[in-house]
Amino acid sequence: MDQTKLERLALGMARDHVWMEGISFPTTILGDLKSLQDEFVARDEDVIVISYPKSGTNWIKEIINLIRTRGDPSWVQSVVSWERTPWLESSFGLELIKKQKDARFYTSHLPVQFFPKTFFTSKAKCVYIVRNPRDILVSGYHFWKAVKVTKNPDSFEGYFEWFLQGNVPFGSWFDHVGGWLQMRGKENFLFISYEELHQDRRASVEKISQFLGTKLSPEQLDSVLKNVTFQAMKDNNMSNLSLLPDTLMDHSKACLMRKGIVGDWENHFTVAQSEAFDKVYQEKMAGIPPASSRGSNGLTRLHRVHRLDFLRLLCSQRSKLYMMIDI
Ligand SMILES: Nc1ncnc2c1ncn2[C@@H]1O[C@H](COP(=O)(O)OS(=O)(=O)O)[C@@H](OP(=O)(O)O)[C@H]1O
Repeated sequence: MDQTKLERLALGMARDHVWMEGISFPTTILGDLKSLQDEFVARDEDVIVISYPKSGTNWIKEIINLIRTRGDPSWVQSVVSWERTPWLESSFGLELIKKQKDARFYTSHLPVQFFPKTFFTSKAKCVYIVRNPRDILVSGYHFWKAVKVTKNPDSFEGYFEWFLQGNVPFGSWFDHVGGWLQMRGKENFLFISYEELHQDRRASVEKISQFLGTKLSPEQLDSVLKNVTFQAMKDNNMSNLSLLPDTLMDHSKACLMRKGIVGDWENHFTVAQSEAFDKVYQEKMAGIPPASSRGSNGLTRLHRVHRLDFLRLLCSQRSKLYMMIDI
């Protein structure tokens, strides 16, 4: 990447975050999200990965890139991830999206209320990845410490409180997920969890390729799977963010490909934190209606096929309590 691009990526470094409508954003966010909402034209053939930060966004992006190249790894090994799948909410990314010709592929962490209006009337395909918010909290704590375009947490205890208050980049996890879950049942939306991806990578990749309408041969599927393991992505400088300029990220403090496991929160939360988290989780998630309340017409064929796919978001090992949200 040339120097000018790097400098543009690092724009906004003087401040540590930006507030818009009560939500904290990194300073790389577009100054004018209102214009994005009103003017960006989503196309039916667009594919977009949407997520709350630290949910496994880069994993899904890598999978989709490889599905699109039918398992040929040369694309993901030669072009950096933020150019292959640009960010909708940065001026740098938006320029790249506008230059993409057919079958555009981009990504976003934006909460639903900031999204371009045309997106909701288009047939653009959206994959939304969710993850146990406890693991997101831990992942975010380690990541945001090193990122130079957001406020940095001083301590885990402090960050824990910020997270529960929604005082973290891109706002409250509960609001983000609650907002996007309203799209459940739409044929052009696929909800997938980090945990199910972890548990059965092959089935998850098949599910995503079926959703995108791409039939992979067994050899192509094997190649996708081989190139999206934690280790393969960690070793790929085009995917692991190690090429982000030092002005954006302190590479000595953290990296994107940190542990890649399910349940690391148990190594970080105290019993009191775990209980406090469960309480807030139950209060906030109680407001989200179950998918079935939308009536039978709301269930698409895809959703019926995957009726047994649930978000196992609350997995308290101590109480053995599993709270599920039907997606
Ligand atoms: N291939 C693969 N396998 C398993 N886990 C993976 C993989 N790719 C990314 N990850 C993990 O995803 C976490 C980063 O999430 P995001 O990609 O959403 O981060 S970001 O918000 O876009 O910066 C981060 O989680 P933690 O390790 O818990 O920090 C990554 O390790």
